[in-house]
Amino acid sequence: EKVEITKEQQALVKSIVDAYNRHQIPQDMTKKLLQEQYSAEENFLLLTEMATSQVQVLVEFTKNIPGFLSLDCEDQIALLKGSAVEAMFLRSAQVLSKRMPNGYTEVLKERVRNSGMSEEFMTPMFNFYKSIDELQMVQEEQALLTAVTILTPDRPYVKDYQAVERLQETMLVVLRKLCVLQHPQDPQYFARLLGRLTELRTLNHYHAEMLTSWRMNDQKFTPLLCELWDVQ
Ligand SMILES: CC(C)c1onc(-c2c(Cl)cccc2Cl)c1COc1ccc(-c2ccc3[nH]c(C(=O)O)cc3c2)cc1
Repeated sequence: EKVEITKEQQALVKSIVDAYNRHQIPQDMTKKLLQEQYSAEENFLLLTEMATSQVQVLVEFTKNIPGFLSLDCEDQIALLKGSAVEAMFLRSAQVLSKRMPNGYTEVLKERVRNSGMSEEFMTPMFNFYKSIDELQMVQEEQALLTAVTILTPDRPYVKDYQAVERLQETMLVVLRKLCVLQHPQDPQYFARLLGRLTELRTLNHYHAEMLTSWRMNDQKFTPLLCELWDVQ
């Protein structure tokens, strides 16, 4: 059938993509990623700083998702806490799959590989990065998929499930249309995108296990990450 994006859906996409592009990690942070010397401790510290900066970027992006700020305040927090790791996987995946200049991608990968994370987490993580790379998403798809992830209603402690589900549904309807228009030769593309969301859930589980092992080794996090992940 003829797929049409309405005027209001176009406005929705524009506001989400603008927010997505406006909120980037500060340049000095990414410069540090390239310059600091290599050691497991230094790499872990850098990744902790990157994650902390990324959470702040994520909060700003989320506040620009139409309808998010009209949700119950406690539900807003529950959605951010429940989706942060998945959203950061998506963002770091999109960064890693871009052919960044000056070997940025390789540096980030190397630091993740040598930061004291266990192999059992590394393998699924880099498989995910590869599967995102293969999708070659356009920025509209990246931004909408991140919004869909944040607006997942079945996160712990969400009270008004329906309100979140309605918002997520609005995003999914637009995302599906975009996929049909963007990839006419691949009718399965939208389904493959949603399949990534399932893969993200399993990564959440691996990440929780990694957090536990880090806590055992008395690894230090920032106050923001401690609050986000209920550690220390
Ligand atoms: C606390 C640290 C060690 C940590 O724990 N889990 C993860 C962890 C790991 Cl590995 C993997 C996935 C998720 C988490 Cl949440 C991390 C490190 O998290 C990140 C590392 C890097 C980035 C990152 C790197 C480069 C970037 N460029 C841009 C940009 O906008 O240009 C954004 C961006 C983000 C985001 C999260």
